[in-house]
Amino acid sequence: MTVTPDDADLRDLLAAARDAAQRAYVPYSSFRVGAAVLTADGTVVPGCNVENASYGLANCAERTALFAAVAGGHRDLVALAVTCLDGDASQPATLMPCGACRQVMVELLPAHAPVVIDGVGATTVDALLPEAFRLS
Ligand SMILES: O=c1ccn([C@H]2C[C@H](O)[C@@H](CO)O2)c(=O)[nH]1
Ligand SMILES: [Zn+2]
Repeated sequence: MTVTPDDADLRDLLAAARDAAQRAYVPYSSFRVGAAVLTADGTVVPGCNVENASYGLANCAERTALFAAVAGGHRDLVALAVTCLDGDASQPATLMPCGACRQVMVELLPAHAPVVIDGVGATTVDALLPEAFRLS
């Protein structure tokens, strides 16, 4: 595994995101989302959305994965994959990461890091949130 992931790495990453989506805790929305982060040493860190009876406390799959990667000691993150199992392929907006997750991607991934969005394709952090707010 290198710092620049190839297509096979990204396919594996998407498979990990799909697997993680099966573990989504979504008693309120029934909208299952999975994500997976690839680190520079080849580690794959999964995440799923986790909801709460206090609805606003739901944590998206992307942020679960990104925060878990940091919590696991990984700072060199190179790619992210996400899948919305219950999204509607005919409405791509239902497959896209939310704004909060995009802001966290800007903080923790390089600007040109690949973001693979299931049913949509590959894009980059910079394309998802151009002209983002930063403090450095
Ligand atoms: O980028 C997103 C957008 C939404 N969700 C989750 C939050 C909530 O649990 C459910 C419906 O919004 O989908 C994610 O995991 N990622
Ligand atoms: Zn989100």
